[in-house]
Amino acid sequence: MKPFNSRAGKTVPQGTGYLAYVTAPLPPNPPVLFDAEMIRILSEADLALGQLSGISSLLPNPDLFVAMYVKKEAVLSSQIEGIQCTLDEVLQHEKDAEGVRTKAIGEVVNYVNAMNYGIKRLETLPLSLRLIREIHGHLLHGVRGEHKDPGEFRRTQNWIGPQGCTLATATFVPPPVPDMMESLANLELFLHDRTSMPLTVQCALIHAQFETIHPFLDGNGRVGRLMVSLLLHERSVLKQPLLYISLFLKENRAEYYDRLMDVRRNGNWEGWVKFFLTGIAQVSNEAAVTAQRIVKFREETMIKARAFGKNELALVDLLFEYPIIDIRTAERLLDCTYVTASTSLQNLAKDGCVKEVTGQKRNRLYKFVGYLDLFEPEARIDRLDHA
Ligand SMILES: Nc1ncnc2c1ncn2[C@@H]1O[C@H](COP(=O)(O)OP(=O)(O)OP(=O)(O)O)[C@@H](O)[C@H]1O
Repeated sequence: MKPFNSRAGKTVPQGTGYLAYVTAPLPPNPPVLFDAEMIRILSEADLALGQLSGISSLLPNPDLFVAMYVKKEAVLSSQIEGIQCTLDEVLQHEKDAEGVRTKAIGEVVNYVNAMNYGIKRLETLPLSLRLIREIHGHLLHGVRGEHKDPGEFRRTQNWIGPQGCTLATATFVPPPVPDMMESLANLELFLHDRTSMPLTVQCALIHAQFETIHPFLDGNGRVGRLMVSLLLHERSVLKQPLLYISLFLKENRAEYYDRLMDVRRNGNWEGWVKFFLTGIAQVSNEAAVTAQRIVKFREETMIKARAFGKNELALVDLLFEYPIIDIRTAERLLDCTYVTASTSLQNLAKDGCVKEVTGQKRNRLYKFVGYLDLFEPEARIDRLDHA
């Protein structure tokens, strides 16, 4: 048995010749050190989260913003794991319920469903092991990993590392099942702790510990990221799941993994917490900027649409809900004739509000380009530079 350091866990040799990791309980002992740098990053993260929370009340449709962000986060989460799927594909899938649902899109849709399920469930159940298992069940339902015990903690040893590696050559071997159950019980107690530390720091510790325990056979990353949003929601810091941590973790994947390993090997919680809080500050700031732009974009688009008439104005409202739309759907939702729906969409297209994307005469499809662009990180950075 080799303790790395008093607040790190230890590796324990297993009968079949490999070393598995056993976690140290949360909160860390000695406690997380709040030096000057930590205090600065913590206050930046808290300030950014507060601004994001405040601005959500100004959004024309916070629910939609949330939906778009959850989708975007889901797409990125899937991309972390190497599944490519764009936001357009997800929206396209939603538009056409009969459409072919590829596996990648299925995973994204499941992620959105799991998030919505979790938020609803928090009305009656605290964030707990039971809720985590339920969310996992939704996440893996009918997609890749569906045979890997959705909704159930693992009953066998797992390991993390490059594809094809074995228990002996793995980068990291999470706790054996009995130790895993003990670590989970401690994690659950810590989830309910409302007094020992700032919530954002608690989120950082919980995410890292959850990834280290790795209690599921698949989907641990996605569940671990969802837990952050759900905890912020449960504690009323951010009522809508507007936080968008996946982008940061994706862009800094090597450092993300290194920091987790540094906690496991050396008990360096401070390095991890600072990294995580930097991410919270960055993604909250970006989301707040996006929210401001949506408010402004909506005002500008309404002015353009009003110049055409009341149908176009109603259509713009609809487009915030259905950013990819065909004429039949517009006809049905606006409760007007096919010709009126078609003319209104063409008018908006003339003004550049929407863009026809098929290039066909029939089954035309219009995209609310200006709005969708606001969710693209590249476009956002570009506009920030020129703002
Ligand atoms: N080399 C590594 N070092 C440290 N942590 C790792 C490493 N590889 C994976 N992890 C952790 O395990 C998670 C992935 O676990 P798993 O494959 O069960 O989850 P997932 O949701 O299917 O994947 P992903 O997080 O990639 O979307 C990562 O998000 C990360 O937290």
